[in-house]
Amino acid sequence: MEQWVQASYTWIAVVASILLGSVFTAWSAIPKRQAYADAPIACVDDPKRPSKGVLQKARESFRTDAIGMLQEGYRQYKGQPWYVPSPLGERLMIPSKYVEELKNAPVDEVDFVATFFEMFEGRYTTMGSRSTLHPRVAKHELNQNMAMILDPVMEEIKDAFDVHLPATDADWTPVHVHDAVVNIVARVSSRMFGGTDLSTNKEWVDATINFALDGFIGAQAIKKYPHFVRPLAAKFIPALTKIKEHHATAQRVIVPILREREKAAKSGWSNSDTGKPPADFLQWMVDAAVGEETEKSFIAQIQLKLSFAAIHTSAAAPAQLLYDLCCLPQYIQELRSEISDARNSSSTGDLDKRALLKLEKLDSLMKETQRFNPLLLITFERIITKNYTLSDGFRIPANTQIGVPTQAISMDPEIYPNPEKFDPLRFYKIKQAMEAEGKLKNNAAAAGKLAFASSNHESMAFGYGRHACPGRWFAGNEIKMIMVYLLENYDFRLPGAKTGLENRPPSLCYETQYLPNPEAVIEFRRRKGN
Ligand code: HEM
Repeated sequence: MEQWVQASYTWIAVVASILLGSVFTAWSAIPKRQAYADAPIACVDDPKRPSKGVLQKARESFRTDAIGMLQEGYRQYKGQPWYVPSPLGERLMIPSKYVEELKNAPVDEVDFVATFFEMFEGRYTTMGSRSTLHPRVAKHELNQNMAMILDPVMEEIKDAFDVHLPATDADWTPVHVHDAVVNIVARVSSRMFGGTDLSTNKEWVDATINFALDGFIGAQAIKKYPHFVRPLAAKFIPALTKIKEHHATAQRVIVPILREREKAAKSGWSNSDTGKPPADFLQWMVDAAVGEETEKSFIAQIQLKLSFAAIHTSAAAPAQLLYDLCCLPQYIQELRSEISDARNSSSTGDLDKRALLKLEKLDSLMKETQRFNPLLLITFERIITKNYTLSDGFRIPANTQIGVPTQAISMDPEIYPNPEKFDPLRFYKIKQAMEAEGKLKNNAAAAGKLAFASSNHESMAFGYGRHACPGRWFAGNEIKMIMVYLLENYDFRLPGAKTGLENRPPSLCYETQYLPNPEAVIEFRRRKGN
């Protein structure tokens, strides 16, 4: 009897939560009341006083057509602040003059982490962190040690390709390219994070991949509930339960490595192969940690969170590049020749940091592919936490979400002539022309601005200011090395050997995220003798 009563209670709880869930799903679709700055709202009937129904429709359209709405708003209101409707309420798009002012504002007034918590429902998914340990280490140690980590990264690329892209030279092998690249990048990034201890540990590598996927799925699921129901609803969302398992894996894998390293450090690293501390992110974090950051369990969870920032972001690029190159195969030989010249210029034939810089055509293609397919349509996203007045008197009310319409800017004909034309050598040609005119003499900044990893007003795919992606130079090198390996060792094509950009697998737009097509198949064949 007691058991029966208990079972009934369980069922009542489940049914009640489903009913509450669906009622509140509709309710939570209504954004909170918002205070507005003096700026027009794009994509509605009246930019100052839109009718309720039209505004609500525009907010919903943002889920699947953010790209069109942001381009329309930018075209109409470029150079001034304007709002784009979104399911969370209207987001304020700001012009470059305000970006310059806001980039140095106090972090508690112009909050970067809050946007992340909001986008990925950090309270439930654990995505995002206010710790500055990993950005600090990425900004300093990762960049300072770049030359040293490229050899192990290249070694890992070779091993990872053998496992995840085992094509033969006899037949074309069809591969779901996005999956393969995510797995390869997860291994390669893990090598930089913690050496072969992490990159060869399948449990860890899988946890880093799935942590991000479950975070994304969990965030979308929990967003359907109003705030007060979320703590209860979270218990019934499988993706959120899995996130706990990924954290447990991180603790299980990383804490023992840190203990071993602590012992080794005490003995002056006398038993290690090199007699020195390992040159990897984990060790740099141990060395840079202060106060509570020194806890091993803290470092383990930060390492997992860093994998979220590093893996799916970087994996998007080779997938998008492969889609473009399959459509425009006439560029493949040109890139192979450039790689061969760069190898010849290096004394060892290896592509070290200096030789990678010589791959200017590849860098140009990477930037052009990113211009058309950036991972995020809006960057420099921040939440203004207090009423904020800019130097020209423009007032932004507290709780406003601001951002820069990065993708729309990248299609501005005044910045990028003929912007709709995909030109793989666009940035290479600009650089060549500037060089010929002597404009690059003693002007490293001008050349740097054209590089894939640069962050400036015209190119903000990596954000801007104090929170601009500190991993972007590593990402640039990693993506280049993966592309070099692919170009040297494989032939690739779309099924049926179709070419032309009209056959390109389309990216998927989900609100501000612009993701490489996850279903597309590319056929690979090992090049003879490789
Ligand atoms: C192509 C690959 C990547 C893209 C497109 C990308 C993009 C971004 C963007 C848009 C931001 C926010 C910047 C802002 O709002 O101003 C960011 C922040 C960040 N990224 Fe990346 N990222 C990539 C790869 C990486 C890698 C490989 C790492 C680590 C090794 C990394 C670590 C970080 C960290 C730690 C932050 C937060 C910075 C802070 O809190 O100040 N990212 N990234």
